[in-house]
Formats: sequence, structure tokens, C-alpha cells
Amino acid sequence: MAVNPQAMRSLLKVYFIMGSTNCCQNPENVLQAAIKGGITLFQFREKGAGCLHGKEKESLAKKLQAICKQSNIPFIVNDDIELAVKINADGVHIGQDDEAADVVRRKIGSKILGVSVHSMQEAETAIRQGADYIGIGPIYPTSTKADAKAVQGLTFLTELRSADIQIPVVGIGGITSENASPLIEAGADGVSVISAISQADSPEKAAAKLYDSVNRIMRNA
Ligand SMILES: Cc1ncsc1CCOP(=O)(O)O
Ligand SMILES: C=C1C=NC(C)=NC1=N
Ligand SMILES: [Mg+2]
Repeated sequence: MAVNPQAMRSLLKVYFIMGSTNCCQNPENVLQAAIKGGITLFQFREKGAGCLHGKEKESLAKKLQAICKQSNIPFIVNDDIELAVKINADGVHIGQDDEAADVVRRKIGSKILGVSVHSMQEAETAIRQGADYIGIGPIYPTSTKADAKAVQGLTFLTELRSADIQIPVVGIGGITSENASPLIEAGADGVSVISAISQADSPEKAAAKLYDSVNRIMRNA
């Protein structure tokens, strides 16, 4: 269901990303709590040391997809296009080391397509090839992704918005409710987080605080 940019922007507000290796508690309970707290979009990202594969990965994906469905939260799959198509996910997120966005677009039809970009060139290519949103980062230092690129702060986001690039944009990397506001003020449509919610004592409270800090800024913008 490729969404129109305005609908995409509201989906990106509090974009929770998680896989089994990011959770201290049961992933289903963490997702249930995050939804209660107010996340607006979910991405299943089963990656890194100790992550699930094959049937186990598919089984967890289906459980988390069912939880999202109950609350009408779109379910995005990271990297694994085949899995996304097989379980009829609402969209996929790809990076520069995955298949090209135009190839993925042909495979997923009108589902949501997100692309990670780190330069104007990559952003323009993603837009041309039909991305519905772009993910940029790491905005702040993060230990969640071992091979994250250099911390970019708000520089690239500011460059995008100064070049009048209007595609929906979400930032990622080390984001918490304490540092989310400057990102929104610089023109991001939302924040995507892994550990701020997945490793919180209360994922529900963490999600609610993020939702509140993002909306407070948007109301005053
Ligand atoms: C997937 C990804 N891409 C850039 S940083 C990152 C990890 C973000 O995790 P956290 O929100 O815990 O910093
Ligand atoms: C690397 C990523 C960047 N941005 C988003 C939204 N998801 C990702 N997996
Ligand atoms: Mg990838």
C-alpha cells in the first residue's frame, strides 16, 4: 500500500524497529507495550549476532505482524524482501547493500518502500526509484548497529531540507525522548528507535515519552 507523502509522514512519527536480539524481554510483549505507548510504525529487523533465521524468523515475524494488525500499525520488514512478500507485510526497508530500490519496487508493488541513504546522491536515486520514505543516520552515537557509519548529527538532514527535498524522512541512531526534538525541528518527519524502546524497563512509557516529545515539537512548529 504505497502511501501518499502526508500519510507517510504521520506514520514515521515514532517508528519502532526491533528484532529478537534487541529485546531483554519477550519481543511480543515489548511490541504490545510499544504499541500501547503510541508507536506509529513498526519494523521487524532480525539482524546481527544471534539473530533468528528461516522458519524461526518467519514464525516470529508472523506473531509480531499479527500484533501490529490488531492495532492497525503497518508492519515493515527490514532487508528480507522474500519474507515480506511471503507473509504479505505492509512494506520493506532496504539499505544501500540490498537490492536496488527499483528492483525491490517491482517485487513489492504498492507496499511501503523505505531506503537508508547517506548522501544527496543516494537520496536522489532512492526518490527516482520510487521510495516512499528515506532513513538517515546515525544521527547520534549508537551501539546497536555494530557497523553503523560515522555519526552525522543534523548535517545531512539540514542539507536535504535546504535542497528542498521534500520526501518523508526519518532519522535513526541513538535517538531518545531527550534528543528527539532537534531532529524534528531540523525537518525530520519522525524518529526511528531500537534500544530506547526495546531495552527500556517500560517500553510502553518509553514509546509514550517519544510520542509526546515528537508531537509537542510538531504542534509548536
Ligand atoms: C539500524 C541503524 N541504522 C543506523 S543506526 C541503527 C541502530 C539504531 O539503534 P538505536 O536506536 O538503539 O540507536
Ligand atoms: C538502517 C535503517 C535506517 N532507517 C530505518 C527506518 N530503518 C533501518 N533499518
Ligand atoms: Mg539492509
